[in-house]
Amino acid sequence: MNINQYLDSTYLKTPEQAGISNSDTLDIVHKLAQEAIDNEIYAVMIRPDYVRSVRELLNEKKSNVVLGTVIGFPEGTYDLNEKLREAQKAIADGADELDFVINYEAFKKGDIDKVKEEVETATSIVLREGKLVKWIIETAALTDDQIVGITQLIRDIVTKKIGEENTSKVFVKSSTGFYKTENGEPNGANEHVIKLMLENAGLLPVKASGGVRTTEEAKKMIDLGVKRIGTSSALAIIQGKEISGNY
Ligand SMILES: O=C[C@H](O)COP(=O)(O)O
Repeated sequence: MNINQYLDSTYLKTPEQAGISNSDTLDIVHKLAQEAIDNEIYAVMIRPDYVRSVRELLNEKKSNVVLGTVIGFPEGTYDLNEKLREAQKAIADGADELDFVINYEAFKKGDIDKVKEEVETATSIVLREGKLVKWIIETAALTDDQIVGITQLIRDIVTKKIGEENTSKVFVKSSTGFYKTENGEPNGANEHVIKLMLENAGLLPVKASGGVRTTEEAKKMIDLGVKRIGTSSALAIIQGKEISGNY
């Protein structure tokens, strides 16, 4: 298995979160893109503010590394219009793939219509632009029943409203990697939640993200059946080194 081609190599901290300047952040995302080029990593995943500049770099290098970004990140509670504005700008700036944080708080409150509306509308718009969409469900914020329910909701909207021919272009993704659990428990992809997602996603591909740091963990996710892994430890994973913490 060529593990590199499963990886979305990710850097999603704001300059404030990292305690560094904007230009240092730009250097980090450029370095991430260059590493992806050098190692034939499938995609780089960065914040919307840096898409235009990284697109220019990838074009300059004539690279076909895929460029992804995040929408409504990390809380997912922005209203739909705000998410759409952010998505349209990211597409105009050159993003190939958009990872939306679903409004999982609305789902938990039972405001299912709101969630259905954003999934149907945003997915249709992104697909019409010829791009790929992933819905981050934030598994650590959900019970098992909620993971099943929200995965099935995305599956049903895509298969019944958007069309089965599009199922390969709409992923269900586990985590932002930024959710803080009250007791400090792991907050990302683990075997249990990924299995729940795979069992309920139907034809939709699953992306495991959040806390995947080692080659062994990445291989385990691929063996379970995920089609993509989002990780801020891509280089360590492909080099077989173990590291902890973010990139
Ligand atoms: O979308 C991907 C995640 O932010 C990656 O999380 P991570 O930093 O735990 O690898």
